[in-house]
Amino acid sequence: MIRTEGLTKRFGRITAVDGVGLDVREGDVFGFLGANGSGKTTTVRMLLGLVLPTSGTVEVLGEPMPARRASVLPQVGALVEGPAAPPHLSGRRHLALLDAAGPGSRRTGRAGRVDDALEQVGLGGVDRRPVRTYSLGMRQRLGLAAALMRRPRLLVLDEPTNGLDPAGIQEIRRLLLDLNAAGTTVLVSSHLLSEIERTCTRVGVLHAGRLVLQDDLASVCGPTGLLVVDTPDPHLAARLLVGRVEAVDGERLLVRDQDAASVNAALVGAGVPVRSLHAQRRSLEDVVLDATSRQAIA
Ligand SMILES: Nc1ncnc2c1ncn2[C@@H]1O[C@H](COP(=O)(O)OP(=O)(O)OP(=O)(O)O)[C@@H](O)[C@H]1O
Repeated sequence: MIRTEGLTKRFGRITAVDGVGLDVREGDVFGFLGANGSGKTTTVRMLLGLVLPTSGTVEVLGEPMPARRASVLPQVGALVEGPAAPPHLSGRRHLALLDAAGPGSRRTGRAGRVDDALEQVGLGGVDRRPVRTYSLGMRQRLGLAAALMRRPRLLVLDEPTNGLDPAGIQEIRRLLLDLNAAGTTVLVSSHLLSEIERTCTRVGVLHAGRLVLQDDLASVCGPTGLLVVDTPDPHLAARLLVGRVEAVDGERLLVRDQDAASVNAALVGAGVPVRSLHAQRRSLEDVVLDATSRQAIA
């Protein structure tokens, strides 16, 4: 759905994006991670043809960008920092005007499209108020509603949870997962690791303009080969598992073994109560820290 090769953007002496090779596949919820200033927004703007690359190529929905902007953009819903909705208009009016201005615009069904989009982002009840009375979170949702108006095949969202409270973040997360389940591919940029970890199927990590990691979340956050055992009798457990215990932290043991069933049977058989036992997985935070301290990949 999105492919870039050697994508580079320089602003004078600053290299904001440096040789990036993104590969977002159909059906992905692709998390585009990076610290502030790492180049996420500049990359997203190049994907949408809003900024011209210094070098490299961009393909969106199989078409070269920005050359095929006119046919590609109507199939893409985008939320990037940029001109906000006019403050004196209501959210509903703003969306209706956007719908009317879009390519191939039809009056038929417009009110329904606007209603659906407002409802989807949880703005159904407040849409007649002028945008100047909206909170930052409501403006963010309105931007998202605008991105959803054309029922896009691909959603490109730059920091969509900025300014949202925890309940708002959860709503957006559910909405993205629902849209994805219904067939929409999503690229979402964020500096929030926990958000990406909960929502995404694949991740790309930018560090100082370079893509230092791009992989399936399930494979990068795979098992470490250790089991985490929670027991009220860690000392007896440690004696029984001698030679395999990596660490004891209070009532939790880290055990070098991959066979949870046999470890459980050994402990319970010797009279050690086991509260829980699971395979330890790498956290996305560990993965990102690791990747940013290594060489860039593409
Ligand atoms: N128009 C511009 N002119 C000059 N420098 C720019 C311009 N746009 C971005 N930059 C620089 O490029 C680098 C990457 O910025 P970018 O906004 O793409 O990062 P980001 O990862 O989206 O950060 P944030 O999360 O803070 O938006 C930064 O050093 C920024 O100062």
